Amino acid sequence: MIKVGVVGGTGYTGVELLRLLVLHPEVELKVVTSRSESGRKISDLYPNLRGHLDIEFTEPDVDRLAECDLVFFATPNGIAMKSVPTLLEKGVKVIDLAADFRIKDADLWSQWYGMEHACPELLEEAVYGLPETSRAEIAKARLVANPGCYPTAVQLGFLPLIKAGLVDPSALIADTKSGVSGAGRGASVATLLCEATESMKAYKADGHRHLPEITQGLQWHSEGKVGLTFVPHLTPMIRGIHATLYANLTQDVDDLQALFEQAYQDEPFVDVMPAGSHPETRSVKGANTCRIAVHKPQNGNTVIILSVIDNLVKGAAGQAIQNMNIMMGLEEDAGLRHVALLP
Ligand SMILES: NC(=O)C1=CN([C@@H]2O[C@H](COP(=O)(O)OP(=O)(O)OC[C@H]3O[C@@H](n4cnc5c(N)ncnc54)[C@H](OP(=O)(O)O)[C@@H]3O)[C@@H](O)[C@H]2O)C=CC1
Ligand SMILES: CC(=O)N[C@@H](CCC(=O)OP(=O)(O)O)C(=O)O
Repeated sequence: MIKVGVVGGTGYTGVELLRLLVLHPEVELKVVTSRSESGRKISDLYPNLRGHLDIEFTEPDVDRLAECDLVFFATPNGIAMKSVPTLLEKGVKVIDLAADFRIKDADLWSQWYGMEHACPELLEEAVYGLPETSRAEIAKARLVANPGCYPTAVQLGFLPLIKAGLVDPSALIADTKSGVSGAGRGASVATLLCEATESMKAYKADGHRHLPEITQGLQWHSEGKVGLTFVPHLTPMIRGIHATLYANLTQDVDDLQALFEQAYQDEPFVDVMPAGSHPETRSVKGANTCRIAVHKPQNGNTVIILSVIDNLVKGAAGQAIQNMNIMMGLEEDAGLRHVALLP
């Protein structure tokens, strides 16, 4: 059994990790931290875990975490980087669900995240944990940067076209919608029921911190320079990301559907739907799946890709467990064989 720690076990991605990990056949949860709930039985705060997890939250103490084989950080940005060097020195593998190790350029990271990086020397070693592009590197990694939720949906949608060099990479558009759990469990006016329901709004249209992450990831696979317009929206649902992606073809393509089907034919967690489909966020709710559909309206030059994920699963905790499975040499889908909840 692999001894696992979760830092930030009270947050939405933290408790999603717990929900999935308690049923993982190869995992023993050793340490789950929370500063605010330290000493409290986890299943008292989250009764869905009653009968599955019998330990208490503890303070985030590096020496205790060092008793684990692998530690997940489900904490705000800028927290993992303070403890990662010590944990790696002690032989512990780390998966950070936050953004501390996602951007390779430390100055660019500081510009978007508003703080100095605590261990820029680890940025090169850290592997960006999108299994569909980096499985071999993840398998050898000590430190994995789990991708952001929007970046997962957007990159998985654009990548087959970018890799094949079929679209103009300088004029990509990602129009994305997120459920409110994307903002985390912390109290804020914007996520109050009365503020977030029966209404919808764009935010950070002039620059969201996922823009450099998505651009970096697409650029790794593009010959030409990537230019992306990225507009996130907050929508009145709890879970889900819906990305509507636009790209302009630079050449005639016989069969875009076949291109996408071939690109993902061996991927356990990417489902290319039949031509003409419109994937719904509820079709991936609770599941580690990205569902994609491709459209070419009026047989014109513009390709539209529709890409949906559950922000807490393929966009965070599920993808993190997929990365753990790869890092630890387990079946990639161990503990992740969930079918989405309907309705
Ligand atoms: N929500 C989502 O859909 C997604 C989130 N992410 C990223 O995952 C991370 C966690 O997100 P989310 O679960 O939504 O966040 P939450 O705000 O819901 O939870 C944050 C957790 O971190 C703990 N924490 C806060 N500050 C510290 C600290 N200084 N030291 C140790 N623990 C701390 C909190 O517990 P306590 O204060 O009790 O210690 C809490 O358990 C974030 O970086 C987020 O950007 C990534 C993809 C999707
Ligand atoms: C709806 C909402 O507020 N979503 C969050 C993004 C989700 C997230 O947690 O960001 P990381 O992937 O970088 O960790 C936001 O826009 O800030």
